[in-house]
Order: sequence, then structure tokens, then C-alpha cells
Amino acid sequence: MNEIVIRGARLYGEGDPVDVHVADGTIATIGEAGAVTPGEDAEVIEARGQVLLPGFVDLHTHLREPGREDTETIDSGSAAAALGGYTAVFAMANTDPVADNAVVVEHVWRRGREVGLVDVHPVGAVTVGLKGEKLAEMGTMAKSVAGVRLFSDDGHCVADPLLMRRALEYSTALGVVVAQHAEEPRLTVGAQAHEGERAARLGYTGWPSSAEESIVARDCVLARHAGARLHICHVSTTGTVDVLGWAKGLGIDVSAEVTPHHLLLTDERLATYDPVNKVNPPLRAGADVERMRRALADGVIDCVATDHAPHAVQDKDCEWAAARPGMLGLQTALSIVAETMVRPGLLDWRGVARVMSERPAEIAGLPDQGRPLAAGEPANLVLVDPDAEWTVRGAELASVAANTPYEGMRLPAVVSATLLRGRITSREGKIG
Ligand SMILES: NC(=O)N[C@@H](CC(=O)O)C(=O)O
Ligand SMILES: [Zn+2]
Ligand SMILES: [Zn+2]
Repeated sequence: MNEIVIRGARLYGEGDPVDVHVADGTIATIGEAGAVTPGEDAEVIEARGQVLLPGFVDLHTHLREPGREDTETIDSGSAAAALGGYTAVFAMANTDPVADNAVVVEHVWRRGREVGLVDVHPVGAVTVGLKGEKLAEMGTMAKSVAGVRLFSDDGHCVADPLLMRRALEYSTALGVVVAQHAEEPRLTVGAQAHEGERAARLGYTGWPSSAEESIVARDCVLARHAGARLHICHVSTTGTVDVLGWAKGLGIDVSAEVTPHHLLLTDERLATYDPVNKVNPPLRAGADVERMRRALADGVIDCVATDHAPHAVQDKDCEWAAARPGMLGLQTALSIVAETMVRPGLLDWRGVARVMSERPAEIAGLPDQGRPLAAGEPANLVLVDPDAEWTVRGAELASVAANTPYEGMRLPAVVSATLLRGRITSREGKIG
């Protein structure tokens, strides 16, 4: 029997420390500190009052396998996830070949199981080849071994309203969710940076906020008429928060995520011309960042998703216009949330559990993730040292690529241990 005792942890960072006894993949008992007598073979994790939370769930990860294993693999990305406190991740479909059929999604799912560090759920493409022309066989992917429950053309917007309408109608029938990368392509031709004063001064073509907001508004209306659930990827503007508030007020079944980088970084970063700061949607203005934080705190934005996007040196260390958009996120997400939400008092640790574990698990319909910390529940857990700090070094992260915008930054909160179904997947910054 595989037994672990987490000694002296504070559940959700609240109350007195308790002992959590894990056996056979589930939480067996939770008792007063010192009350649990583990078996002789039990592994003991000394928590010393650290914060115990349900394992994190990332609705938006790019693992790059198949096709760009020079930047990330399911192996390396799973390691980054485990080290970041994640017990489940959703791997986006913009791979090569595209995950628009059962063969590719089953490969990703199987490879994730073999690696075994985190539950890897493949996201299925909405349209064939992400081309936005013809619906992919969503039903076949949903019914495959991979059991796809999230569909997205992420990297591209499903821009054709008729295709989006059909995708939402199918998703309702299949009981799955469509996640939209909201970017009206006609409004972002040649766009390089957030449209505003800074982009104008630096000579970059602007990416207007309205390109995001117009699609979010349109899709909320389409979801309402289709009676469908809709998820919005990487929300980045105040106007999108306004639209989401309006839609939720009407009872439209829409959920939304924000990335850690849109909670912290602004377009002030662009002054250096360093493409490590290039991302889609672009880093926005300070007022947008402020609004992202408030919307996450009050629930208009449901959850945090990393949009972990590894890129090769040659695709990042080049002139701005030629660089690929995207940044690493799995190993820094918790710390950025601690810095932007916990430190300023916008969220407590129970709130962190909500936005990084419970809500994403609910949105994707995962029955065994984001569960309460209680006896009988699956032991998908993360132990966080809230008082520790660390310095980010891209070269030391588990990802193959190293494109972190937080290089050299000192950040709060360290993942001490991650458990997947009662097995230690990371401990003290090391795998397993
Ligand atoms: N976010 C990004 O800037 N890039 C993502 C695609 C995406 O999420 O739109 C990527 O795949 O690199
Ligand atoms: Zn996207
Ligand atoms: Zn993405």
C-alpha cells in the first residue's frame, strides 16, 4: 500500500495545522496534527504549517508534441506542470499535425499517461487543420479513448460566425465546451502590440481591444441562441470584462480565463524591443491589468490559465516582427498569482484554490480534480510554502524552451510538493 502522511499542513491556509493521511490514491483521514499514526513504510512530508490546496488544473497549455519537440514535449511539459503544482493540464490542438482527429488526440492522451506526472487532456481542434473552413470531427474525438471535452482552434479565432454557431450547437449535443481565442482577424492584420500610445511611438501596428471584445460579444450571443456553454481564452481587456459581466448577468453560460502574464505585465515592457514580451493577445495597458485582477477576484473572470507557450531561441531571439508570440507559464503561474492577487489581498488561499483548481475542473467537467480537501476524495494535491521566495531562471525550468518574461525576477510562493492520485510527482523542486 502506497501511504503518505503530510504532517502539519494548513488546509487552504486556514485554521490549525492538521495531518493528512493519504493511502491508495485517496485522502484516507484528516486529523489533528500528531493524531495520525502512519504505517512503517509511509512516506512523511513535513509541511510545517504550509498551505495545502487541491492540485492545479490548467485549461490552456501548449505542449508542442507532436511537431515541435525542439521546444517542448509531453515529457518535459508534464515535468514543468508537476513542478508548478498542476495535476491536470489541457494540451492545445495547434500541434503539427493538428489535433483535429482521434489519432492525434489519442497519441497525446496516451503519451501523457505513460509519462504519468500530470493528467494530460488533449484539446481537440474545432476546424480541420485550424483553417476555420470546415468543422473537425468533434464527435469522434469526444468519443475516442482520449474523451476530448474541450475544443479550441487556439492560436486562431473561429472567425466565421456560421462555423462558430455550428460548433456551439454540436458542443451542446456532445456535452463539451468550445474555448474561443477571441481575435477578429480583420482587425488585427499585421498587428504587433496593444493599440495605443506606446505602440504608436514604437512604430508597431496596433492590436485593438475591440478585436477581442467584438468576438466575445458575438460569441456570447451565439452561445445564448445555441443554448451552449462557451469559454473565453486569455481575456486581456477591460471591455471584455464588461461584456462578460453583461452576458453572465443575462444568464448566458460563459466562462473565462486570464493568464498570469496579463495579471502582471503591461505594454511598458515593449520599450526594450525584446520579443520575450511578445504574446497573443498582447500585453495591455496598466488599467487593463488592474481590471483583470479585480475581475478575477470578483468572479467575472473564472480562472487562471497559463497559456504556457514554449518557443525556440531562433523564433524568439530575433527582430520583433518576426518573433513568435507566447511565453512559458507552468512553473511561474502560482508565484505570479501570489504576487498579483494574494499579496495585495485580492484573493486568499481559498480563492487561489477556486481560480487555479476548482473552477477550471468544473469548466472542463473533470470529476476527480478540484475536489474538496476531505477524507474519501482523490489525493490530487499541492503543498505551497507561502513565505518562501525564489528567483526565476529560464535555463533552470523543466521546459525545453526558456522563453520566460520573468527572468531574474524574485517571486513569492514555492511549490513544495505535488501529489497525483496519492503519488508524489514533484517535491522540493525535483520530479517524483
Ligand atoms: N499565446 C500565444 O502568444 N501563442 C500561442 C497561441 C495562442 O495562445 O494564441 C502559441 O501557440 O504559441
Ligand atoms: Zn490564443
Ligand atoms: Zn494558447
